[in-house]
Amino acid sequence: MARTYLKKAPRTAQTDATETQGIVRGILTEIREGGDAKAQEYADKFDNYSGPTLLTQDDIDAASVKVSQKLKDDIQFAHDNVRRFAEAQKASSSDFEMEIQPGLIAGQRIIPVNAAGCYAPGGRYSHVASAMMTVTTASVAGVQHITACSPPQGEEGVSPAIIYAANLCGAHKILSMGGVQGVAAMTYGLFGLPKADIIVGPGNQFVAEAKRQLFGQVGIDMIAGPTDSLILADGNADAEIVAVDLVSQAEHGYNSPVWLVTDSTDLAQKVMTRVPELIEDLPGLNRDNAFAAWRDYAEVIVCADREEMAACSDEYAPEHLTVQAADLDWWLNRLTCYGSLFLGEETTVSYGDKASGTNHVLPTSGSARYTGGLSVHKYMKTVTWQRATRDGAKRVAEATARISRLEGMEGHARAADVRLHKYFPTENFDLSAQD
Ligand SMILES: NC(=O)C1=CN([C@@H]2O[C@H](COP(=O)(O)OP(=O)(O)OC[C@H]3O[C@@H](n4cnc5c(N)ncnc54)[C@H](O)[C@@H]3O)[C@@H](O)[C@H]2O)C=CC1
Ligand SMILES: O=C(O)[C@@H](O)CS(=O)(=O)O
Ligand SMILES: [Zn+2]
Repeated sequence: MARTYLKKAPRTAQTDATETQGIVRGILTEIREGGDAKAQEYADKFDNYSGPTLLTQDDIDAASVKVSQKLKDDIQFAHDNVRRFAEAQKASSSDFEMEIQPGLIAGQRIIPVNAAGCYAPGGRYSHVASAMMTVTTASVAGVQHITACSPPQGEEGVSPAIIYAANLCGAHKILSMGGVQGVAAMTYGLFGLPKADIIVGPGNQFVAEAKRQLFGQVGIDMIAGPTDSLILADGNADAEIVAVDLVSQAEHGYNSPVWLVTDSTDLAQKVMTRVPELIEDLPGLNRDNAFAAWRDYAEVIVCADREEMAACSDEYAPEHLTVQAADLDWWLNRLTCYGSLFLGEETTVSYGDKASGTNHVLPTSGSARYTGGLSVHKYMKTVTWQRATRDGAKRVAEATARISRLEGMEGHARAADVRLHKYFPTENFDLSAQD
């Protein structure tokens, strides 16, 4: 059976991409030339902020006072979970050395980058959890210079809870600046910051595009733009919970796609009836975001069976993937493209977003085809080293000389020749590529 679209989206993540690219290119060029003053000008233009860019200890202390103890406890709880998961990830890969051939020793070292720039979004909501997700993983990775950066909320500056969380999780500097100008400031080393080796963190289409354009000059974790979510549900799923979960992620923004993939037309219709009612019941900004996201980006797809559902999901490669269907182990083994997977009704994307410990900075717009989400590994370089005894490298030198000559790379060949002649002056070697 062909897939049936009960609801097809008129817009996708690619809509307006060209316009966004042009806007971001222009801002980056101006800031590269105009430095601190130009970045500050954009902060003023987009976020109505002309206050101090780098927070002092007094600013951090003042923010801490504004955060309730109840919220501090929850931030600590979530931070502990994210940290413990990140520590286990770090332990899952390690340095090693081995004797590849007798006398030829090679090894791997895993070295953290020196400076990371961690973006926590703040345009529509105060993304406290993003500060935790990015700064905690950088800290566990062992990054020496961690800058947290978030947009100011007008002249009030960065949300106190974001400042509190970034500081708790290990940020060394906190930059009150958002969007392209925030990413540029960390990349170019403006305001006295160390130039970032990697920029991580989620953001809207402008932030994601700035990271994409700067990649190469600076490392990036991935494209983590507007949130997207897909739910795989069979006929036994609870339509109310499916609908609530779809709406929970559509509230991110007007351009946050949510997709339902099911083998039950009955479930699909119940969910499609319920979602608009749930959206209507949200508070103002959330309602406007979810309303537009559902109207313009959402899709409801009916498939023949679970195999077709899984294939459909892998094509979409969603950032968040939820399964509310029988036989969760089958889905776990079958699905291959997602940022983070939520198995069963008992868990939900919101848990991962805020507090369960897996990272919420995840690949969007199909980039889960080739990458996972933020982890300590994104900050860590897997590098190699080698050393050899003279005898241990003898065979390697001969092979190197001949392969190099076959390739036409005489200079490479001579680096091997010179060693063979120095270390084994009495021996004759056939170092030509021909028989
Ligand atoms: N993929 C992931 O892991 C996650 C993604 N997100 C996404 O992050 C995003 C957050 O977006 P926002 O609330 O907007 O906060 P944001 O911090 O990403 O963006 C705010 C900034 O956008 C810039 N901006 C606004 N309008 C602009 C324009 N016309 N031209 C150039 N720059 C402009 C301003 O400089 C402002 O500081 C959402 O799309 C959400 O879905 C959030 C959390 C996780
Ligand atoms: O894209 C995401 O991971 C977001 O859903 C995370 S949060 O809800 O903004 O914390
Ligand atoms: Zn979310």
